[in-house]
Amino acid sequence: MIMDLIKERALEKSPFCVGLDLIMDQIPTEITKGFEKKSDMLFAYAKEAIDISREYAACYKVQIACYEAEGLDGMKAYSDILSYIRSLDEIVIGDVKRGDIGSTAGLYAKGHFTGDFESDIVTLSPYMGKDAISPYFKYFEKGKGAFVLGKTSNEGSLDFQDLRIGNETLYERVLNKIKEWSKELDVQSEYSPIGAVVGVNEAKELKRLKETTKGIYLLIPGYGAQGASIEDIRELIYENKNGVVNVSRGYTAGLSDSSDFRKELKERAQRLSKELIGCIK
Ligand SMILES: O=C(O)c1cc(=O)[nH]c(=O)n1[C@@H]1O[C@H](COP(=O)(O)O)[C@@H](O)[C@H]1O
Repeated sequence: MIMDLIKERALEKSPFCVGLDLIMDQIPTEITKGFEKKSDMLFAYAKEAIDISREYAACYKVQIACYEAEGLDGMKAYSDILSYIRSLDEIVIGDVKRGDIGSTAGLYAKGHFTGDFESDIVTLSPYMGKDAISPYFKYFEKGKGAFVLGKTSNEGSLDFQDLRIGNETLYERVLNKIKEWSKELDVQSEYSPIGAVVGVNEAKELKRLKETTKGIYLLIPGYGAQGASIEDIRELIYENKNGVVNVSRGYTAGLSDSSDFRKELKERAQRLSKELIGCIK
């Protein structure tokens, strides 16, 4: 199953999930000067970032917002980037953060697990409950998966996710629901295809979080630009080796405009994977 495959790649290479949040005005001129269309510039930059990080990364996460913001041209790049990653037999997460009533959730599932925008895993919001998530289940039988937002990395995660319901917080309720839904799937592997997004930035009780997330495979955001600490991430996943760590801006933003950007990407990928491998090994 897909989460076991990510775990395998994380142990083999490192738990670095390369975040492809590519912004037009951050693309080095060295690349943009060679193309006229935005879609070609975005794809060419993504290809460099992918090719350079392949030997170090467990998987890739492509943030749809960056491409949606550029209209049809951007969405062409989104589609090309997903298929390029899949053609390399690497794992790609479509960071689409969907969550809607059953009938439309089914269409989102079709839209992001088949066709032009096919990815291996999508990110989902649990706010609308089980019928916003269950339409994705039939694709899980075909090897797809989802990371459901549990505890997010932003400050606003305190607004709702930390609210107490009896003796648990709302995000703990979500994490426990993920375990419940996972039991309903006929999972033959170590990890269910339903994973969780869990950040450590605003998480105060790491020991408790580690206990609640035991048995769930995690996508951990917030390292790099958002300041999550490596010690906290290590505390969360060292024992169970159950997570990958996304770094987006810390890998692709703010590079040189000259051809030096390739050297910088390589150095960043090497450094990040070295730092992150210490979280599981
Ligand atoms: O789902 C995510 O990936 C995500 C969850 C979360 O809690 N916080 C978070 O920053 N992210 C994503 O991580 C990316 C930002 O990563 P950095 O640039 O490394 O901070 C964006 O694509 C966010 O949508």
